[in-house]
Amino acid sequence: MLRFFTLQAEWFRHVWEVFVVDRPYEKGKQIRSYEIMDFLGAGGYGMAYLVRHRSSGERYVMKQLRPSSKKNKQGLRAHQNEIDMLSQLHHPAIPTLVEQFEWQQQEFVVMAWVEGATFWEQIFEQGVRYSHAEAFQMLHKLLDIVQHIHQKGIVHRDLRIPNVIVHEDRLFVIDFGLACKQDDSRPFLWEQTRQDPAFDPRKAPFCQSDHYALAHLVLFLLYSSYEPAANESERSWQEELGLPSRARQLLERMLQVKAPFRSTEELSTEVENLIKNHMDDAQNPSTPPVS
Ligand SMILES: Nc1ncnc2c1ncn2[C@@H]1O[C@H](COP(=O)(O)OP(=O)(O)OP(=O)(O)O)[C@@H](O)[C@H]1O
Repeated sequence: MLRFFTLQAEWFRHVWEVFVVDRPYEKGKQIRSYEIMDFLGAGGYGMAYLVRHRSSGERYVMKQLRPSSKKNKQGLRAHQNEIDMLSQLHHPAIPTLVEQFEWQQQEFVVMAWVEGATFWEQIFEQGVRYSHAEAFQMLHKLLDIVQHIHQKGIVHRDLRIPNVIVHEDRLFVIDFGLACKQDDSRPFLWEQTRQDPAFDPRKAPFCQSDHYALAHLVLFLLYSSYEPAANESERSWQEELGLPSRARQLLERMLQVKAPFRSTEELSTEVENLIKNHMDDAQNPSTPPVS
């Protein structure tokens, strides 16, 4: 009985937070020098808005720590983390940090707005399909950005398809809420899921955490053009995708099924070599991207 009431109370608290406490601001709301143009979405701890600077007219993204997360250590840490990481990263493919401030007891951070659509939106909303060669070209472009992040001693830890924006032929990496410094003792996401008891994460180069996530991102791109045959029985991605063996091995190394890459430079060189010598788009004609 007690459990029933506890569950009910939890449920009411959740509904209260989502619909009342964390209700996003309306369009047109003015917050310091910014006017809200659109609500972009809410993540685990934050709410993101497209805003316009009232005097310059410039557009930015303003993220607000969810009011319900203000007393939650993880929420505050993710919000502050994004600010710390963005302040250390200066790259044309990473949003520039503009400012952080508190307004009416709410925490805000303002950053450059990146025009375009995420890989997630492209694949699941616009029906864009990536051929094998295109998927690895995207990986190569992403590695240019990720190399910069790693050279700063930072690991992103959340390189997923909703966190990469595509604009024309350029890619941008967003969402640094889970990022951490190389020497940070927080465990990496893939280490938490790893099953091998002999594996010692403290001895693994920190970059391998992002390589692992990037392999999953590439698999999403590759599966965007995969058509399952009727009555197909369950097969592994290695069997289903029919990649050239060099490409398959590269992904297996990123996923640490085979000896992992020791550095992002090494991985990037291997991807470059793969694109030049082993990827033939004729094997997998691409559906023209829907723009
Ligand atoms: N700098 C940016 N430029 C353009 N769009 C952005 C920018 N930052 C975030 N967005 C968009 O705002 C929305 C919310 O982003 P946000 O990173 O706060 O949350 P999330 O990715 O949904 O969740 P979480 O932070 O829990 O991973 C997403 O649609 C994202 O694409």
